[in-house]
Amino acid sequence: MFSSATRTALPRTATRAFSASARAKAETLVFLETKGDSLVPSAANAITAAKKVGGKVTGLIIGKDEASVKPAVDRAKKMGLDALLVRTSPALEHALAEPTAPVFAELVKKGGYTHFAAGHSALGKNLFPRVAGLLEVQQISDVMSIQDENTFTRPVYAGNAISTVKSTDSIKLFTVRASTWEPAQEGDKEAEVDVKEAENVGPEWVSEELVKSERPDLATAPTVVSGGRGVKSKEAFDETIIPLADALGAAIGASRAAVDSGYADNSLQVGQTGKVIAPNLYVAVGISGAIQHLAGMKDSKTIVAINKDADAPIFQVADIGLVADLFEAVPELVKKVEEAKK
Ligand SMILES: Cc1cc2nc3c(=O)[nH]c(=O)nc-3n(C[C@H](O)[C@H](O)[C@H](O)COP(=O)(O)OP(=O)(O)OC[C@H]3O[C@@H](n4cnc5c(N)ncnc54)[C@H](O)[C@@H]3O)c2cc1C
Repeated sequence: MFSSATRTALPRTATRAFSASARAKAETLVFLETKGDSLVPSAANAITAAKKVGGKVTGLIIGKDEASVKPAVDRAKKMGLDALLVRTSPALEHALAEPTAPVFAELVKKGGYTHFAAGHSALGKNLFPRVAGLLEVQQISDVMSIQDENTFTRPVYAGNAISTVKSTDSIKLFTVRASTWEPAQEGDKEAEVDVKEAENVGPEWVSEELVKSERPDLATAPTVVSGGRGVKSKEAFDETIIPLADALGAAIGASRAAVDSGYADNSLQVGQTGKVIAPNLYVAVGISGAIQHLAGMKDSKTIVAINKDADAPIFQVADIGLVADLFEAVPELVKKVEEAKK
């Protein structure tokens, strides 16, 4: 259960230190997501948020067996954690929510943790509500700052207001918005690692079909090029957005209209119902700048917009705006970027 108050202004990353007594009580378990055998970049941001709670912080990595997550464990144990749990089972290989949620709920209960954190990724969003259900607590999503061990801030109304949430649950279960937390760095101190076979594993994994990409991860890439409905077709998306992303070494994003029209995969959607990102450079091509899209990218450091309509709302948030036909401007831009690299 929690009570909440809504306000509009908030520092993006909380810096206040909590009292020593608060620090002594809390024990936070933080789920560290992996991809293949490595930590996903946002795991480092989740560690920083977990440390902000105060008290002891224990990392949690899951995998098929110890060998399959060794690089992730070797890295995580140097990231300032007090301890690191590794739980293995063939059924946990893909972190499918159904087998994983009961394992997590049991670990949290048996370990006596007061807080359980994870990144607000597709996996965190799928997994944590189920763990919250099993623990009969209310999840706090997309946490941007932590004021004390019970009080969290999170965006509401598509990021137009910030809600301050005070939880009275015995276990605080929360996911964190990666872009508002600095990533934890590796140091000399190594956390003690406790490797065991997972208990209480639910249904088994059968198979998956994944979109394969060598591109930077959209959620954490420093540069993102996004295409909208103005691109007009999948072929045109592939011929304009992809070359520009290639030239800039960028991740690819898309508006919901572009995703719904089949120009891009839905894993690339940026916005209120897609990914919320804050890259150093966001290039919006043929995107009008609807409020739901802005909710996903307005915190980007530099926003460049290319749109043929000078009144498009995207220009209200853009640092650099180009009123032009994208089919002329983008190929020219690609050429100039390639030339500049020579
Ligand atoms: C509950 C809800 C959730 C939503 N969640 C999201 C979300 O997560 N993400 C999201 O993006 N949207 C979301 N939407 C949809 C959102 O409201 C808009 O419909 C959508 O963002 C519009 O996408 P767009 O800008 O690509 O398309 P449009 O609004 O159609 O804009 C296309 C733009 O392309 C420009 N253009 C056309 N041709 C050219 C050309 N040749 N050269 C240059 N420019 C050109 C036009 O001037 C126009 O500005 C949501 C809506 C709802 C109701």
